[in-house]
Amino acid sequence: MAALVTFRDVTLGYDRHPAVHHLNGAVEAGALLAVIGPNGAGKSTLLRGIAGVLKPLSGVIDLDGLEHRDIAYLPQSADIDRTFPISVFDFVGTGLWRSTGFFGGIGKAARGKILAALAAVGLNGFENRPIGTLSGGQTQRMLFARVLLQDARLIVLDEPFNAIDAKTTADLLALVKRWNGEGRTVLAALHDLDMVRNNFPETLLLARGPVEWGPTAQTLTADNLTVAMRMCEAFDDSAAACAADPRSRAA
Ligand SMILES: Nc1ncnc2c1ncn2[C@@H]1O[C@H](COP(=O)(O)OP(=O)(O)OP(=O)(O)O)[C@@H](O)[C@H]1O
Repeated sequence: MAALVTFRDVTLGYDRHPAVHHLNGAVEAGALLAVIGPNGAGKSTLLRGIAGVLKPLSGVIDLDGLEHRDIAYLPQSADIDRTFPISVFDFVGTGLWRSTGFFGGIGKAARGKILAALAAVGLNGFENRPIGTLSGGQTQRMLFARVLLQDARLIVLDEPFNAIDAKTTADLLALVKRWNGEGRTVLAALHDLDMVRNNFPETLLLARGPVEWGPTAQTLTADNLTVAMRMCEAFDDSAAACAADPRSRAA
C-alpha cells in the first residue's frame, strides 16, 4: 500500500510554541489509525494540521496530491458554534460544498443525498431543527452525516465518540468501519483504550512527539503509556519551536 499522508519532521503549534514536534512517519492508504495520548498530547493539533486548519511551523505534511477540501474533517463537538442559526439540513448540506460550491443551490439530487445521509445516522425528521437544539449524541450524528456526504478518501475524526451513549457509539463506529471497508483512510483521535484495542488495527501514541506508532497491541503497552504520560508532564508549553529533539522517533 502507498502512503496517503506522510509527515516529514512536522512541528505544529500556536504562536510559534510547538504543540506537536518532530513527527515523522506515514499513514498508508486504507489505514484505520487511532491517535491516542494524554490530555494536551497534541492529538487535536495534529488532526488540525492534516485537515489544513493549522499550518505546520516547520516540516511538511504530504497528502499525496489530495487537497484539503478533499479531506472530511470532524472537529471536536466543542469546536462547533451551536448558537449559529442554521438548520440541521443546511449544516449537513455543507458537506456537499465540494460539489455544489459555496453559492450553488441545493437541487433535488443534492436534497435527496442530504436526507439519505440524515437517515443513515438516524436523524430522520430532524432536518428543520436549529443545530443548537440537538443533544450531544444527536450533534455527533449530525457531524457524521456531513462526513458521509463529503465522500472523502481521507477522513479525520477528532474524538468522535466523546460523551455519547453506547447505542450512538455503536452506530457511529459501524459507519467508521464501513468507510474503512470501502477503502477510505480513517484517522481518529480517541481516549477509550478498549475501543482502540478492539477496533483500530494501528495506533499512534502521541505525547507532543511520537512515543510509538504501529500495530495497536504493540503500541498500547503499559510501558509506552507511562512514557507518554511522563513526556506530556515534562513538556514546556512556553518553549519556542526548536531544532531536532533526540526524544523524537520516526514511526
Ligand atoms: N488554539 C490554541 N491556542 C494555543 N494553544 C493551543 C490551542 N489549541 C491547543 N493548544 C495547546 O496545544 C497543546 C496540545 O493541545 P491539543 O488540543 O492538541 O491536545 P489533545 O491531545 O487533543 O488534548 P485533549 O485530549 O485534552 O483534547 C495544549 O498545550 C493546548 O493547550
